[in-house]
Amino acid sequence: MTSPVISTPPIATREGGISSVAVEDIATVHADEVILILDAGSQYSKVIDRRVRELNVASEIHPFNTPILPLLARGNIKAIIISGGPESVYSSKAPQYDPDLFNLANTVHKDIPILGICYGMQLMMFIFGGKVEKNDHREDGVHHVHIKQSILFKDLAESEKVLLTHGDSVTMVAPGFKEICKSDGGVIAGVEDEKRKMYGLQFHPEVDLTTNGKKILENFLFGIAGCKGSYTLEDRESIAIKEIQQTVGTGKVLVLVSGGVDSTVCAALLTKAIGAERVVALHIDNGFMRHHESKNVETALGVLGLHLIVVDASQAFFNGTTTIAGKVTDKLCITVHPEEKRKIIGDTFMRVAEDEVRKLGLDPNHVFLAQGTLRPDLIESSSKTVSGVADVIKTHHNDTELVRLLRATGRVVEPLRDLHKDEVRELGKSLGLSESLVWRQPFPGPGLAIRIICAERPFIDAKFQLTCSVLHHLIRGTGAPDVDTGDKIDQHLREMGCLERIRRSGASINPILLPVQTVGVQGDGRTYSYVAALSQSGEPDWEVLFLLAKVIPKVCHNVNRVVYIFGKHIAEPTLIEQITPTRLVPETIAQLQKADHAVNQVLLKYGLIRALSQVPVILFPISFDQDQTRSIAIRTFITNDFMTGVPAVPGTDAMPLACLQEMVKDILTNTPGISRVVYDLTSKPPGTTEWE
Ligand SMILES: Nc1ncnc2c1ncn2[C@@H]1O[C@H](COP(=O)(O)OP(=O)(O)OP(=O)(O)O)[C@@H](O)[C@H]1O
Ligand SMILES: O=c1[nH]c(=O)c2[nH+]cn([C@@H]3O[C@H](COP(=O)(O)O)[C@@H](O)[C@H]3O)c2[nH]1
Ligand SMILES: NC(=O)CC[C@H](N)C(=O)O
Ligand SMILES: [Mg+2]
Repeated sequence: MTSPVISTPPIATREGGISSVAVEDIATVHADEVILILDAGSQYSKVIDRRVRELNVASEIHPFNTPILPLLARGNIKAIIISGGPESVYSSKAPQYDPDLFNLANTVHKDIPILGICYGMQLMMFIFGGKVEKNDHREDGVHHVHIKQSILFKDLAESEKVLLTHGDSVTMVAPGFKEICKSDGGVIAGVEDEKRKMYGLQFHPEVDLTTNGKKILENFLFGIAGCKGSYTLEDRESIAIKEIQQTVGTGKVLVLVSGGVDSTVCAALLTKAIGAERVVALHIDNGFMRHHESKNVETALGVLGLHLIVVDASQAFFNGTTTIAGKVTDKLCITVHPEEKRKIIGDTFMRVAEDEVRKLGLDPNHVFLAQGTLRPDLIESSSKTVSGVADVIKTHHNDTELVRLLRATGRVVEPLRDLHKDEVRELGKSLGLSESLVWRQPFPGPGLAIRIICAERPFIDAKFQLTCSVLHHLIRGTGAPDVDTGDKIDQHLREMGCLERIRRSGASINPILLPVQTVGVQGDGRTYSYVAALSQSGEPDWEVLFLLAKVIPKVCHNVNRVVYIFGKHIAEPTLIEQITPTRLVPETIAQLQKADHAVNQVLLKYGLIRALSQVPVILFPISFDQDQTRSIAIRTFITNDFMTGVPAVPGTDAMPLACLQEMVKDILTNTPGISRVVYDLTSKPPGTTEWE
C-alpha cells in the first residue's frame, strides 16, 4: 500500500444545494418500514433499491447531503444504506453529507443501523479514525472473499464470490470496529461495530455478480434492522398504464421503436393504455443498423397491429452536428470522439422525430414522445433523475441534453424508466408478446456507430512504453523497466497467488499494448484506457488468458480491457504504433455490418441467442498483418441487469469452441480488409459491454 495517508476528515457542510424532497411527493412516506438509501454517486444505487423492494421492504433514495434528522423523525425508517461512489473519501471533491449521519449512536435514533457499501464503508472508516489509502493494485470484477462470524453473513459459506470495484482500500479499521471479511487480494472487505450497529462492505451485495448478495441484504434488513417485510409492489402494469393515461390525457403519442424489447413493450403498454388510434410508432434507420435490420423490424412489428412509420434518416445522421458547451461539433462522419458521437446521434434522433411529427400534420406542442428508456440508460448517462453525483459513463442516446430539455417540458413519456431489462421482459411476457421478441438481444440505439472505434492517429501517451514493459514482465518475467518495478510486480502476483500459474504459461504468450482507448467503468467512475492484446503460440489456454484479463487491469491502471488474438502467433518483439484512420463512413460501416452479420448467423445456427445476453461485434483501427486495415472484436456478454456481467468462456455451453472457430472463419472470409479477430476477455467492470 502506498500514499496518500489520510488524516484529516473532509469538512461536511450543509451547503452545496442540499436537496429537500417534499414529503408529500414520496410514495413510501407512510409505509410501515422504509430503508433509506443515501446516494454517494454509485452506478448501483438504483440496484440497491430494487433489491430491497424485492425483499418486500420499501426504500427511498435520497441525495447524500440530505439533512438526516428530519427524515428519521418520520419514525418509519428502519435502516440506512450508504452507496458506493466514484470519488475518494480524501478528495476535495468528495460528496457532502450531513454530519448527524455518523452521530446517531448519541441520539434517540441509536437503534437505526447503517450499512456502508464500498465508498460508504470507506467513508465510515475514515470518519471514525481508520485509514483509507489508494491501493497499488485495483480490484475490478469478481473475487472471492473469506468471511468471519457476523449476523450480516448468517447462512453463508466461508468463501463467497463477490463483485469488487475499487481503487481505494481500508488499510486500518477504525477503533470500535472489527474486520469481518477479507478479499482474496488481502484487502479488508467487511467491518462491523455491533454496539453502534454500523456495518461496512467493500464489495457490492446488490449486483448479480455477488452470488449471495441478496442473502446478505436480507440478513441486514431482517436480522439487524428488524424489518418484517410487509411491503408489496403494486402491479407494474397497472402503475405504468395509470401513469401513461395521466400524462397523455387526450393527446397523441409518437413512440420511438427500434425493434428491441424495451420500445416494443413501451408501444404495447401505450396501445393498452390509450388505444391504438392515438399511438403512432416511428422506427428510424440511422444508417448504423445491422444488415437488413430495419426491414426485419418492419416485419416483426407489423404483427402487433401498430401504425408504424419507417424513415431512412441516415443522411441526417451522417451529416448531423450538435452543440456541446456552446460549440458546434464536427459532423458525425468526421468526429472521432465517443461522447461527441453519442450526443450528435441522440439529438439527431429527437430532430428526426420532431420532423416526422410535423410531416404528420400534428402540433409538436401537443404530441408526446415515448421512448423505452430503462434505468441503466439513465444511470450511466448520469441523469439527474436518478443521481445527483454519479459519473457519466456514457451518454445514452435517449438521455442527451435535448432529450432532457424535452423531458423538462413534460412531453416525454418513459413508462419503463424505473425498470431493468429482466423486469421489462417479465412485463413483455405478461402483455402477451412473443418469446422471440421478449428474448431479443438488446441493440443500442446508436447501433454500429459506437461499435466502430474511430481515431485519426494512434493514442500513445507518456506511459505507453512503460506499460508495454510492465505487461511484458507481468507475463513473461522479463523486460521490466528496472529491478525494483520487476520485484514489485512479482510481489503483487505472489500476493494474488497467481505468480507461478502465469509464469508457467508466460513464455508462450506475447502481450501487445494497442494504441487505442476504449471506455470502462471502474470504482463507479468512467475510464478511457488502453487495450492489451494477447497472442499465444499453440492452442489458446483459456484459463490463463482469463486469469491475465483479471490481473492486468489490477496492475496496469491504464488498461481496462484485455483480448486474445486469434490466428498465427505474433511473436515478440512487436510494437504496434500505427492505426488505420477510421471514421463513421460507408466503408467502415459496411465492414462492420458484414462481420456482425457473419457472427449472428453462426450464433443463430448454434442456438446461442438466449444463452448469451448480448454479443457486440466491434471494428477497431488496428492491423496486425501487412495489407490489411482493421480488426474485429467479438464481445460475448452474460448478465441479467446489464450493470455488471462476464464474458462467456470458450469451451463451455455458452460458447462452444466449434461455434467460436466458425465465427472467426466466417468473419475473415466475408469481410474484406480484416487483419485479425480478437476475443474480449474482460468482465464489466472494468470494461463496459460496448467499446465505444
Ligand atoms: N432506430 C430507432 N428508431 C426509433 N427509436 C429508437 C431506435 N433505437 C432506439 N430507439 C429508442 O430509444 C430507446 C432506447 O433504446 P434501447 O436500445 O435501450 O431499447 P430498445 O431498443 O427498445 O431495446 P433493447 O435494449 O432490447 O435494444 C428505445 O426504447 C426506443 O424508444
Ligand atoms: O439504447 C441504448 N442506447 C445507448 O446509447 C446505449 N449504450 C449502451 N447501450 C446498451 O446498454 C447496455 C450496457 O452497455 P455498457 O456496458 O456498454 O454500458 C448494453 O446492452 C448496451 O448495448 C445502449 N442502449
Ligand atoms: N465503487 C466504489 O464505491 C468505489 C469507491 C472509490 N471510488 C474507489 O475507487 O475505491
Ligand atoms: Mg435497442
